[in-house]
Amino acid sequence: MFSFFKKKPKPDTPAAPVEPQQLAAQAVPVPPAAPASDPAPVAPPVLATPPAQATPEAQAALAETPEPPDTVEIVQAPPPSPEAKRSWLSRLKSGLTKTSTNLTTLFIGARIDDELYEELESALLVSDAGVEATQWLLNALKKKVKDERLTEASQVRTALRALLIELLQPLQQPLVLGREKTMVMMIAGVNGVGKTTTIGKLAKHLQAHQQTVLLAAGDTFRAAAREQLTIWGERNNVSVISQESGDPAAVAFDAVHSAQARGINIVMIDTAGRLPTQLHLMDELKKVKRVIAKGMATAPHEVLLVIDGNTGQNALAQVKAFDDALGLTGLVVTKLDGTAKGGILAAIAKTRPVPLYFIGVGEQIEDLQPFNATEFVDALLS
Ligand SMILES: Nc1nc2c(ncn2[C@@H]2O[C@H](COP(=O)(O)OP(=O)(O)OP(=O)(O)O)[C@@H](O)[C@H]2O)c(=O)[nH]1
Repeated sequence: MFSFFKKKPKPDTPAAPVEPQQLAAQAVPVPPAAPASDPAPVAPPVLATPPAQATPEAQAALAETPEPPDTVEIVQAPPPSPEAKRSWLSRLKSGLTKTSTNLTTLFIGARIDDELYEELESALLVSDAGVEATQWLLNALKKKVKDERLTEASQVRTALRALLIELLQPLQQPLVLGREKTMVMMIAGVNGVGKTTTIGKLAKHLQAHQQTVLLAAGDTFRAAAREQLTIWGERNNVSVISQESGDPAAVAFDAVHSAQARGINIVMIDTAGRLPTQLHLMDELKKVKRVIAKGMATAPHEVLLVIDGNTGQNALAQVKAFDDALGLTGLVVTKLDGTAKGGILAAIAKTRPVPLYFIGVGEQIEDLQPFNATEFVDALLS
């Protein structure tokens, strides 16, 4: 789900004469929001530096009566229509069929014994849930079966559902919009995972939430990637900043400046695909991030990694490597349709729980939706 960052009015204070210098000092922007997990973060007080020409009296007044802190709240975007929701759930369910088949058939007519646990262990490992998450799930499930004296396989399946939701819930975080006048998002990932397509789909979703968008074709290696983004931008009336065989950091810098000058809400910066083992290319990505910060000190506000859901356990290595290099703020997992390796989400949740903002189950715009742990688990075990 998208959420929006809204400033609440400051508490009423007695009206006092306000010096022009004080007005200038109040106009300091509020720092960026706390991580999106915080339901209603409170921004720390803004300590404003008085302008050089302030009188000593005014400076003293400012020091003695600090501004009450601005408070902020996170407001959820309106939910989709029931029809759109139903349609997404059915696409999610059919997209996850290959992963879910192994997990669900083992419960049919089964008895609760070692064989059931062994089959479940294999199914989880085959789905690429990884050893750590699999062991955690099995141990917690055995304990639950014992504690709650479960006797039917269907009850074990319900218990597994609850544990999977518990495991995946920390990944469910909203992408909070409106924290800054211009919010900068950098998008990275290995080749062909769906970065450019995801940017296109996200831009469309964001436009639907009344956000203005600018795209930066930071994939300066692949002309086709630039063209893909440009065509997408033309079709949807979104400007695209691009340079032929230029420096990706320069493209990003230009885009950040241009967006600020034009009052654009969101800038999305595409980057060329690269493997975490290509150290010089990982260094280039770090440079892009540094240069973005030169264009806007608080940016990038989001650093997203796009992962191909078919990659299985290797996706976990990608999350770790890109997180270590860039400090990821969020993930997008694409191509969960047709993969038998959807268990990778459990592995990510157990070992590197970076917020999973969106999942993709197809090539259409509506096939990319916010991640919801309960919906995902229900689709998996249905
Ligand atoms: N089935 C399926 N295909 C997808 C999904 N997301 C993206 N794709 C397809 O994946 C292919 C690669 O997507 P791109 O967006 O070009 O990938 P990229 O990461 O930008 O590629 P590079 O620029 O080469 O690194 C395209 O054919 C997309 O349509 C998804 O969720 N499901």
